Amino acid sequence: MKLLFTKMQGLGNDFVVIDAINQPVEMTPALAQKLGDRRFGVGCDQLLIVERAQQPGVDFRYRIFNGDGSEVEQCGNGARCFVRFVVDKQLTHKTAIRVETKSGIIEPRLADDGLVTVDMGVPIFEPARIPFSSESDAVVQPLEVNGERLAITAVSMGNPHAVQVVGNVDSAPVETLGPAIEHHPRFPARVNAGFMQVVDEHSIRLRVFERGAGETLACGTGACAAVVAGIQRQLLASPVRVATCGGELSIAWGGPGSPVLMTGPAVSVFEGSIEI
Ligand SMILES: N[C@H](CCC[C@H](N)C(=O)O)C(=O)O
Repeated sequence: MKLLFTKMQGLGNDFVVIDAINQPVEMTPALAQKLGDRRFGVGCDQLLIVERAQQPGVDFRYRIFNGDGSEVEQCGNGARCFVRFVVDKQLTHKTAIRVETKSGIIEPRLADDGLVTVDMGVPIFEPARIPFSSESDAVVQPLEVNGERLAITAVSMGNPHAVQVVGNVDSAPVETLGPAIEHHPRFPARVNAGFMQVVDEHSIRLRVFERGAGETLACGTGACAAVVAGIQRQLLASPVRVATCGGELSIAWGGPGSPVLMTGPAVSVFEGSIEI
């Protein structure tokens, strides 16, 4: 079968986007891994699958697979590309849509300047819901990694994040600490590892070693998690500019119980097809 796809990117976090409404395709972890392979497939950090909504009051269903084939709950940069895709493909005439994901409903909105704002929902701090094995719900918690005692903030944006503050993201040991944090036994579903440098109370630099994908040029949910962690640690004040390796996101959050709003670009790179 010939599968049509669109290659997209949000700040260099790259995606293979597939319309599974108008194509008879059932995504599986094995197929996702094959398509995500940068040598033997198309290559991407994540695959985004566009499906019909399964519940009333929602426009689409959005499934997300990491390049390693794991299906996950949420993807921030992907959410911006999702709305760009369904508008460009005329799958909707709306520019503000409600999208069902594994972790709940998100609301991306395409603006006239091409930027996309997404209501990413309310962050979750309860350890059991992250999930993170901890007797405490303190904002900063110790995590023993490779003989080091790190100070992390565990938070879920629908997907799990462990955020730490570093002096300089350029010299942060992302390549070594990232995988060790991702697979830490206290994160039973694995975790995305964020390394945040505070520039001032409205500006950070961020690198993220993503669960199931490795370090990416940008991570939207990681940016949301870092800003939330920084505000909870009283290091940041909303809104916050997040400088990633791939470009800048703007994140706003009104505090516990409020949704996180993320704004940034979404770009279509090329159309393609592949035999599956
Ligand atoms: N690797 C993430 C999914 C993609 C998140 C990221 N690409 C974003 O923009 O939020 C996870 O396993 O939870």
